[in-house]
Amino acid sequence: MSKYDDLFDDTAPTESVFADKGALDPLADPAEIVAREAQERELATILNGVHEGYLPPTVSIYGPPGTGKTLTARRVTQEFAARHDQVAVEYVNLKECRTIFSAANEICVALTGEKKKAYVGLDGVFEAIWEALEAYPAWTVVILDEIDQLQHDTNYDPNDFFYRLLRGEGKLKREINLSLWLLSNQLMEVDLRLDSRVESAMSDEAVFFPPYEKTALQAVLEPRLKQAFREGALPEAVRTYGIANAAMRWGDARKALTLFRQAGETANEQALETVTGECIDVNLEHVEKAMIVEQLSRLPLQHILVLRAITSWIEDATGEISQPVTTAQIKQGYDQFEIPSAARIGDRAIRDVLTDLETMGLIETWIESKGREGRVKQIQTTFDPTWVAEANAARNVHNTPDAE
Ligand SMILES: Nc1ncnc2c1ncn2[C@@H]1O[C@H](COP(=O)(O)OP(=O)(O)OP(=O)(O)O)[C@@H](O)[C@H]1O
Repeated sequence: MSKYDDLFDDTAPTESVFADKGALDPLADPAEIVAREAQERELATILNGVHEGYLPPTVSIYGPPGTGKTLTARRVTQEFAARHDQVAVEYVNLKECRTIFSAANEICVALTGEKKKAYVGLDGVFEAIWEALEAYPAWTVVILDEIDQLQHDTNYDPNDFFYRLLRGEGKLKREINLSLWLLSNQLMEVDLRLDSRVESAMSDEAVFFPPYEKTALQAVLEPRLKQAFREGALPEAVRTYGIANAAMRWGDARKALTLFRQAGETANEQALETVTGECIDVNLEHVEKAMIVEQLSRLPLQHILVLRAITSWIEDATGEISQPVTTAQIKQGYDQFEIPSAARIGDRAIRDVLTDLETMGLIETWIESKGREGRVKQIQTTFDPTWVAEANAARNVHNTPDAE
């Protein structure tokens, strides 16, 4: 027997609690969308505008992560397009786009299947977009997922990008009807800092996806849990306990699915016949950590540098990271990094990054009265500060330069 026979025997599932673990994959599309009737209705009403010759130029779709925005927007538009020849839909994820050029290029890829080279410039990319759209039906919905990524372009000027998409010459000349559905995973409608000439070309149509409360999360998860676990392997009390916790902490279907997958894996590792409340407990923290580290590792460089500056103060007595910190301490921490001076950002940009991080829910801030020093802003991470270093390490391994 080779060592691999032993290895594979050792790691083969014997008494697994799972029947079909794949059912817990958050990337797998569920057969049915549940608990989002109100949002499905709002989106369907918007789409039905084509019968009256109108689709809003923009629709803002927002809400925290894992609340079904992508799934619902895609499914409803696809189902509508399948029933109406005059409507087409394309989906574009801007997750990896660090510049306006690469965002336009992603749209180009969705429409033409080809990426444009950098030398053609934004003009060349838009020309290709209009040319492609000419062959599309009368109405095209383009879903732009993770639109908030555009804010992270250091030379941020999305005005030109949106102006072209909404009012672009090529578009007007060819009489192309485009409806941009802008998806962002923030609690508030994303502020793209657009100027008034672009703002006026956008519509104020907005659909909000709130975090799932317990009953909604239960409706989303139950069919998946039933399929995923062997009969009796996930007792009802444990299932309810896990769902209640996931709803209270996150309201996020993706995290909840991951929680149950990991809880099942813990049960298998411990050779348990059923998933227990303890399996849920140990994984609540794991899931939280994995998700935050993943989110941090995808942040732009300056955001991670500012987070490193926030967490660079160490308590003498314990050797632990000392929080909260002040803006002055963050600046001091930031100044100690060995980065080329051209890549450094100033006080004002650091403050902007702090506002961004607060909007993303990664830090919290408050004002404290400090006697003679007056009122001083206090800042701390909303998660275990040691995760920043881990995310930074992961970032250095995974980060590849933006392909343009
Ligand atoms: N209402 C729902 N019905 C069935 N499954 C759902 C529902 N909501 C979420 N899910 C499951 O959770 C996964 C994550 O949802 P989705 O990607 O739509 O969230 P999102 O709000 O777009 O998140 P993000 O903002 O992070 O992109 C889906 O692929 C699906 O498996």
